[in-house]
Amino acid sequence: MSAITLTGVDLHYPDGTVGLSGIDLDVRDGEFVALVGPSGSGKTTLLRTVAGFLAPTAGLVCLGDEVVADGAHTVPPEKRKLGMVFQQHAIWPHRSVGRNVAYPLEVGKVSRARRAERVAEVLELVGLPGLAKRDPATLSGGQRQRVALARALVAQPRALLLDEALSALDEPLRDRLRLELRTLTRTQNLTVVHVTHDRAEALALADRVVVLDSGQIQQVGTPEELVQRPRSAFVAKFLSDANLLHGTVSDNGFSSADGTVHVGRDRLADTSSGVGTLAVLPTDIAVTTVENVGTTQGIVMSSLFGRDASDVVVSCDGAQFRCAVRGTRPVVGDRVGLTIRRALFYPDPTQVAAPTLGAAALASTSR
Ligand SMILES: Nc1ncnc2c1ncn2[C@@H]1O[C@H](COP(=O)(O)OP(=O)(O)OP(=O)(O)O)[C@@H](O)[C@H]1O
Repeated sequence: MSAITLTGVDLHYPDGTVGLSGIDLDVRDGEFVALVGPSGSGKTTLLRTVAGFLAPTAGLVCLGDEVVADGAHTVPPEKRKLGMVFQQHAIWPHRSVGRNVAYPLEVGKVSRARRAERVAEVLELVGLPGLAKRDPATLSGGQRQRVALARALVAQPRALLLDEALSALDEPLRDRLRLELRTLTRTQNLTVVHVTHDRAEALALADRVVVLDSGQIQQVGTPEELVQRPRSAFVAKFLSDANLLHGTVSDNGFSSADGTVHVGRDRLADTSSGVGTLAVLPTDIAVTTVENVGTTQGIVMSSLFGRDASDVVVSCDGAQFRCAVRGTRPVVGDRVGLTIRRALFYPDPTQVAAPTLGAAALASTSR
């Protein structure tokens, strides 16, 4: 069964700003879903709508089979049985760790003995065994965030909502907590909705990632689907830093609008044609230091070391290509050859195909 379902959800703020528009989303029981998107795309609005801090102007929000908001009525946050963790650990300084964690149980009038038992259980779960009596002021940032997580989990919520919960932590602690969080949510079969600015974090943690823009869902999919088959040039650019080129696909392949780049038909991932946008992922460009005849040549403009692949920007006839280079890293000023191994084409539905440009006049990027 779906743990969280949003159907046709719109949310307009009182000043008329559209926070969410036509959101349809199903989060399955035990699933870890990450929400990503540019600043202002609606991630927090969506999370707060699920939590009950915001009421949709239209549409339905269901938790399990309970309708918690239907545009007219909304169940308040404290009655939704959800756990929340925010970026800034909201730990009360005047309460011990144990009493911080026990708070939801106190509100729920759970007996003192059962509270103590359950607090000990969740502190163990989040890696803070035996710390119930500690003053929160004596804890590190990472430990405080674990306390916040323990408090969110203590009353056995139907789902866990994380709003940039790891963002305030420094690496490598953040990395470690990320792994622990994934293990914990998996072993406990928790349903999680996680808002993050960090694309790598979303792709690493989530079963499915939701990409938002302008209050609308652009794509929902597994990390593999989103990276290998982004549904739009926007998703390819946002998640994978794709290079975008405007132009036309004809029988000969793609030709950029300015005539400087040609990509053979055999390199295009699908058979669409017409006017539109070509997206080339940095990992789909081969950079060679030897200038092979037939490859497009360019100059390295920047070259940043990366553990798996270096992030290299090459300028070719005025177009800049971001490339992921494995192995020897070229240096700024190097003349290199570029070959596009694969490209995705997104026809613009509002445009009719322009006449085919003379391919002979174009630089060849793929032969
Ligand atoms: N209280 C409010 N009143 C009016 N507009 C708002 C309010 N809160 C958010 N918005 C607007 O709603 C849209 C979505 O905002 P939201 O905070 O959900 O985006 P976000 O993706 O979480 O952004 P960020 O990554 O910067 O946190 C934005 O245009 C924002 O300016």
